[in-house]
Amino acid sequence: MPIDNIVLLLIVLLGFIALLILVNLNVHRKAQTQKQQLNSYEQILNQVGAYIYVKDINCRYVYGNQLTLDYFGINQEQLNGSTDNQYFPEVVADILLENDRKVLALQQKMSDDIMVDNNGHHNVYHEVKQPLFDKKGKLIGLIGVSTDITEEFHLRSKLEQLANSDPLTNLYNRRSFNAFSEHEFSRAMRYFGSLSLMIIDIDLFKNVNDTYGHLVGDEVIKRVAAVCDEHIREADILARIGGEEFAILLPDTDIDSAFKLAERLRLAQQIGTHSTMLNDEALPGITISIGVASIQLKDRSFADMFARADKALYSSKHVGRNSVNVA
Ligand SMILES: Nc1nc2c(ncn2[C@@H]2O[C@H](COP(=O)(O)OP(=O)(O)OP(=O)(O)O)[C@@H](O)[C@H]2O)c(=O)[nH]1
Repeated sequence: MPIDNIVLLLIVLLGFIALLILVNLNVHRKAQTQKQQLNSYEQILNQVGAYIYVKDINCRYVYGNQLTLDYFGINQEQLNGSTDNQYFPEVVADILLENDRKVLALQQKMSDDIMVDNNGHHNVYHEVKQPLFDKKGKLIGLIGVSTDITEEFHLRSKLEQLANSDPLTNLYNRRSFNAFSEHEFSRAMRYFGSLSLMIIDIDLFKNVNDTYGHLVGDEVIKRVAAVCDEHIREADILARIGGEEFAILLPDTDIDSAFKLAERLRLAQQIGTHSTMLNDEALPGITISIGVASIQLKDRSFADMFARADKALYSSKHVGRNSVNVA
């Protein structure tokens, strides 16, 4: 072979080798960049203040960010292939599994608040789960994000309680009484059940305030509430619906039984008790007037029943107070 050809062949060969090295270098660099990117994604996921995890289509863990791993007290390898049964009490694990299955079956995002009692700790978590697909659109599992909402949950419950109760007596307020009443009214109408209502008003309460002052007046209101509370059943709903006005909703109670209870309450309120709030000073005696009504087939809403009880209360006041009337 002429020398020129050999040189040419060598040059081509060297060029080819250089090209190979270049391609290889590029592939390596690309892989490195991808790895670096993945690492930084993982770092980001580890810094998010939420539990982030991925499960396969059999609801087994395949990934958990650092917070998840710390919560379970394991490492990534130990997490792989495990299920919630290993980390949560059975009741909680069952709920989590049910939610996983829903997400996979419906291929839809869902969220839920989960209460977890673990080793004496009561926590509430808000979890959002959504199906995970590969590039071809095939379902491969799910991704979940859980956040600890224990504080918000307690705050929300407290606010709800405040919105629904009367601060002086701790009884239900008018708003929640109405909600309960509408519900019980519909139930009684649907099942032809009995339902009664009494409205209670303290007699000449203005005199109590004017004579003894508002503080004593408040104590009297609290005592009336306590006496009522002592006489009712668990299913009955007692509320303070106005300044010196109370209401009791009596499910499954006919008008005769309601009247008898009202009479017992009227007599009980006459017996003076002592308030610990006022260093055992005797509170002034009071009397109450009561209007009683029961559900009737012609009633269109709870308001009709309430109007009858109110009318009966008016009659009780009209006949000289300290009495019970039915309408
Ligand atoms: N201490 C106190 N008084 C209240 C409260 N809410 C309303 N009242 C008072 O309750 C009194 C109600 O008076 P009235 O509506 O005239 O009725 P009454 O004096 O009870 O007379 P009758 O209902 O006709 O027997 C008013 O003086 C109100 O200021 C409260 O939360 N605390």
